[in-house]
Amino acid sequence: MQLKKLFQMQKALDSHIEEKHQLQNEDLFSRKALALLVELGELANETRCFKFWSVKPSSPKNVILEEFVDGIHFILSIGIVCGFDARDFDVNWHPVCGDMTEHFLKVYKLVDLFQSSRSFEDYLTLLQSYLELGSLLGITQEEMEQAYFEKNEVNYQRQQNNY
Ligand SMILES: O=c1ccn([C@H]2C[C@H](O)[C@@H](COP(=O)(O)O)O2)c(=O)[nH]1
Repeated sequence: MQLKKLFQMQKALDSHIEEKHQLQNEDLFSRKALALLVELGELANETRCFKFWSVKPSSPKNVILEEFVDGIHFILSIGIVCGFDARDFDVNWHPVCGDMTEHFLKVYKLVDLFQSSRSFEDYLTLLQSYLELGSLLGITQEEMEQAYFEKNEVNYQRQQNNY
């Protein structure tokens, strides 16, 4: 994972958004943590993994990818708020298999743990588990990065268009 590059891109986007909305002096941690939880819900909804009452399939891969990288945006953004982007680190994650619903619940729990502790260790565990969720959704590391680059660009365009 090209974490350094992704953090740089995220930092530039966040600064752009904060300047535009005059939020340079605001503490955005809680709002970004809630935004991440909301994105997780949107992603789960698109997979439909928990909808035992429905026979409709998951949304197509491009939709899943876009929702997934919205979450990556907020995880990176929260890491920047905490100053973790200045650290030299890598995430040790491997493709996993298992139950998707259980994995979503695990990530929700890790967001909650991290937002209370704000510790680097809990941040790493959250990031690792989120990337593993991506692998469970059939997303490769290259696809994650490519989709992140594309959505990052879209986020600039949205700001330009008074989204
Ligand atoms: O400070 C911010 C605020 C928003 N976003 C991005 C992350 C998601 O890709 C997108 C979420 O937008 P909605 O579609 O949920 O409105 O905005 C950031 O990267 N940084």
